[in-house]
Formats: sequence, C-alpha cells, structure tokens
Amino acid sequence: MRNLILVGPMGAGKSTIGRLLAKELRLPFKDSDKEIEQRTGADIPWIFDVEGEQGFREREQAVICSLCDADGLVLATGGGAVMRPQNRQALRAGGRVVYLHASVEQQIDRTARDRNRPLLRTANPGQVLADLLAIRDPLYREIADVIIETDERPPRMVVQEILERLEALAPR
Ligand SMILES: Nc1ncnc2c1ncn2[C@@H]1O[C@H](COP(=O)(O)OP(=O)(O)OP(=O)(O)O)[C@@H](O)[C@H]1O
Ligand SMILES: O=C(O)C1=C[C@@H](O)[C@@H](O)[C@H](O)C1
Ligand SMILES: [Mg+2]
Repeated sequence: MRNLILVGPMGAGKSTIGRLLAKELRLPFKDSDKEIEQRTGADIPWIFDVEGEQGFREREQAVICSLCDADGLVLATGGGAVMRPQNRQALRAGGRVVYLHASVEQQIDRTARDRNRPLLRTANPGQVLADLLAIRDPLYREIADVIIETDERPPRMVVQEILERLEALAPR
C-alpha cells in the first residue's frame, strides 16, 4: 500500500474519519483542504472570494499531486478533488482509494452549521449538494477501491468497516 486516500462529497466525513483512521493505523494524517490553506496562508473562503473557484482548483491540483507522491499517509481530500482528470490519475496512483458515501440529506445535516464551504453559501445548499453529487458520484466510483456507506453510522463504525474492507482487498 502507498497512501490511504479518502474521497467523497462535502459532509461525508473525510476529515473526521481520516483523522481517526490515521490514529488507529499510527500513520501521519494530511487533509488537502488544510494543506491548501497552509500553503496559501489564507482560508478557503478567502481563496474563493479573491481567486475564484478556478484559482482554488489550481491550488488543489498542486496539493493533491504532491501529497499523492508521498508514502504512508492517510489523506483526506476535498469534495471536488475528483473533478480534474489529472487529480483522478494522481489519486488512483497514490494508493488505496476509499469513497465515503453519504446521502444528500445527511450531507445537509452535517454541513448546516459550518460556514467554511463557499459552494454552500447559497439560498438552497441542498440543491447544490444534490447537483454536485449527481456529477461527482460516477467520478468517485471510477477511482474507488472500496465504497463505504456513512449514513446513520458513527465515525468509529465507519473506521472499523474501512479497515475490514481494506484487509479483504487483493493486492493491486
Ligand atoms: N459518520 C458520521 N456520523 C455523524 N456525523 C459525522 C460523521 N462523519 C462526519 N460527521 C460530522 O459531519 C461534519 C462534517 O464532517 P467532515 O468535515 O469530516 O466532512 P468532509 O467530508 O471532510 O467535508 P469537506 O469535503 O467539506 O471537507 C462534522 O461536524 C463531523 O463531525
Ligand atoms: O465539494 C467541493 O467542491 C469542496 C469541498 C471542500 O472540501 C473544499 O475543498 C471546498 O469548499 C470545495
Ligand atoms: Mg474535509
């Protein structure tokens, strides 16, 4: 195994589960959104406001490609990291890819209290989440080694299922 990479939509729990998984496996944890913020010296809403989504995606691609080059990381990605084919290629080559799935209803619940997601600063965030999932679900599936349902499951249970499913995989 190279890295263990979590993909999925906003509110699927990539950052939460990734941190727990890294602790369990005693591996370093990286979150591509946090890495973008650190390298930029600004938070994600600021990057969207000043540089636009395109500017953010450029930064995201640089970070995804460099983190996927590492070894032995647990990596939580941003929800839109699968949009660029170059990123999908880097993620696929970077290790085992786990798609954390969440229904739109659960995504709405889990993102409602947080103002840190610029794409959800709209009158109808539920519609945005539904539209994004329709576009991105096939892309998450395209690169996933395993798909894990997170609806109505506490983070600890999700972590256990990831570990079991990864153990059962044949080597690539
Ligand atoms: N399995 C779960 N059950 C209940 N709540 C969860 C679960 N996973 C995550 N959460 C909660 O949902 C919220 C969003 O989780 P998190 O930030 O980990 O999502 P994310 O996939 O990293 O989203 P983003 O793509 O925006 O970075 C957090 O408040 C977290 O505590
Ligand atoms: O789904 C998305 O496009 C995003 C998800 C977040 O993780 C951040 O990467 C950013 O808010 C954009
Ligand atoms: Mg996250």
